[in-house]
Amino acid sequence: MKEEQRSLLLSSSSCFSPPQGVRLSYGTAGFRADATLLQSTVYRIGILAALRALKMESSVTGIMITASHNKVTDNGVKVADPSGGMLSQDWEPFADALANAPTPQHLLQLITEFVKKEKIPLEGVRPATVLLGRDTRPSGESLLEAAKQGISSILGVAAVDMGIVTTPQLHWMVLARNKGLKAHELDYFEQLSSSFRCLIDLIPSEGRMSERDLKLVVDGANGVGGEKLEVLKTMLDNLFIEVRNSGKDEGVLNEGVGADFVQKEKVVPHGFGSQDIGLRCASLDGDADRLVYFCVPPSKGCSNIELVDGDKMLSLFAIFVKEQLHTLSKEIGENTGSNYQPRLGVVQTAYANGASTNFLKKLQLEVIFTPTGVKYLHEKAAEFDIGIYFEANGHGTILFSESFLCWLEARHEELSSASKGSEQETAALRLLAVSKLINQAVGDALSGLLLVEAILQHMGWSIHTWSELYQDLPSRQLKVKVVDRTAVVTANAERIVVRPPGIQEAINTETAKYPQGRSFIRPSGTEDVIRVYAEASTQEAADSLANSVAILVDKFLGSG
Ligand SMILES: CC(=O)N[C@H]1[C@@H](OP(=O)(O)O)O[C@H](CO)[C@@H](O)[C@@H]1O
Ligand SMILES: [Mg+2]
Repeated sequence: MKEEQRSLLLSSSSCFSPPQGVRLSYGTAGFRADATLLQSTVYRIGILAALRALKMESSVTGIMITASHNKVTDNGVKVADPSGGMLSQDWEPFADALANAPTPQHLLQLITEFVKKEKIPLEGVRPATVLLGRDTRPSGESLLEAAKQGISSILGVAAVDMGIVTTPQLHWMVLARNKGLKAHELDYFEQLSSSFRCLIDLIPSEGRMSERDLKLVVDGANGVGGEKLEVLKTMLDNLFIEVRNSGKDEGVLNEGVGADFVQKEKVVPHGFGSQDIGLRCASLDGDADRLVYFCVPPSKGCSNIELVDGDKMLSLFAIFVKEQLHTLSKEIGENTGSNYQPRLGVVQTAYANGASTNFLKKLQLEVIFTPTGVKYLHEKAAEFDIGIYFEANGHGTILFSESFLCWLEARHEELSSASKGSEQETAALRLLAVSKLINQAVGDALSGLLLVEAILQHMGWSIHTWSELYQDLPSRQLKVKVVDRTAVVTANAERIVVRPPGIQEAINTETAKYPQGRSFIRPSGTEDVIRVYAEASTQEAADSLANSVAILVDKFLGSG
């Protein structure tokens, strides 16, 4: 490393001391903490994102400053890889080491060794760019400045501020830039609205819905997603969106609102109630990468909801995609079509409701399980021609492989010259539109919402018809604070515990007492707790199983 680069790093890092007595970890979805602790971490992640951009041939990476559904005083930082996905997992230990380096000298040494090991071309050999985005948190502005300082302390790397954006917009922009495509916010909105229009135009005319059914009320979590949806909705025909909790009024980010609140508490978010009985409603999280739907049923008292979660979105998408693939494979007259059988797979975690897994298996879909965290689900989904993944909490997307899209484009060309307007050609067009509508970089509440809306209109389904695809098993989630959560080691996509010894057997004994019982525990990657999940045939049984397992956690691990 040249002297100029060394002294630049030493001088800039001396302005950012790490917080005393705190150990930071990259975790399930980047660093998250009280915003006041993060200046030095974000500065250092600026360095990391710059190095990552230099290392890769597609030389644009991204940094998103957000703490998603956490409280407004928290903040966080995550890196978008050149693929638009999450930071490659083999760089996470470097991120941890950087964040915790005690002095500028330690930091410089770490960087020098890493650059050598990874053979990163420094000194402006290759141009590189880091795109920066932040959510609406007040602490975002100064943290963004810290990230810029980190990026500009690596010679030859430029920082480009994309302003206040959703997490998925930032990831989308990174991917688009690396593909040489237009990557501004307006391009994102245009791609979403035009592919939505395309799907609507392809709906058979008998399936059209009434005006009332085209209304959707969205809870924006008082965050960035609400703001963006206000813009996007003006570009849409055939869908009437009312945004509440858009962040313009009094409400506080994520406080009694948002997808995480709605999914965990199963009650209406602030601003919703009896006036919404019978309407289709949806909720975004604080950085708009999660989405859940719900409706307010007439009978149960107006704070209760009927929740339509990530598992049901996965099921809806799977049904639609499968139907299009089926149509596409049908023979046309003399034309025997193509022998190519694309592989469609779905990816879930242990939190997926057992009823959803059964439903998907009945559809004869290949269902794969991974540990919690979209980085794991995304990786698995990318192994299919079409891979659909969702966490139960509403984070997911559909990935189309490059080779499948090439085949589909070619097949569409063929069909449009041989049998234009045939159901096969229409199915190919629909799949192409879905691949443009649904974010190929990460789970995206806004693009997911438009796909749900397009499919419901296509099927002519109400939210109830959708919700009744299967009946969720009652479930309960609890958190237990323990002395050391790393003492819990899991296996088999977190569905069993291998350490401490004996606890899995004890969980099995409890679970066996309940019809359709299932329970597991795992250490959270974003909070200092052990999470307990239980499901069973009734709510009382699920609650009781979760409580018994929480007591076991306490017994085996000691309360913290
Ligand atoms: C049960 C649950 O909802 N876990 C969430 C939560 O992770 P934990 O590792 O469980 O804290 O935050 C992650 C990041 O947003 C998200 O991917 C995940 O699904
Ligand atoms: Mg989020």
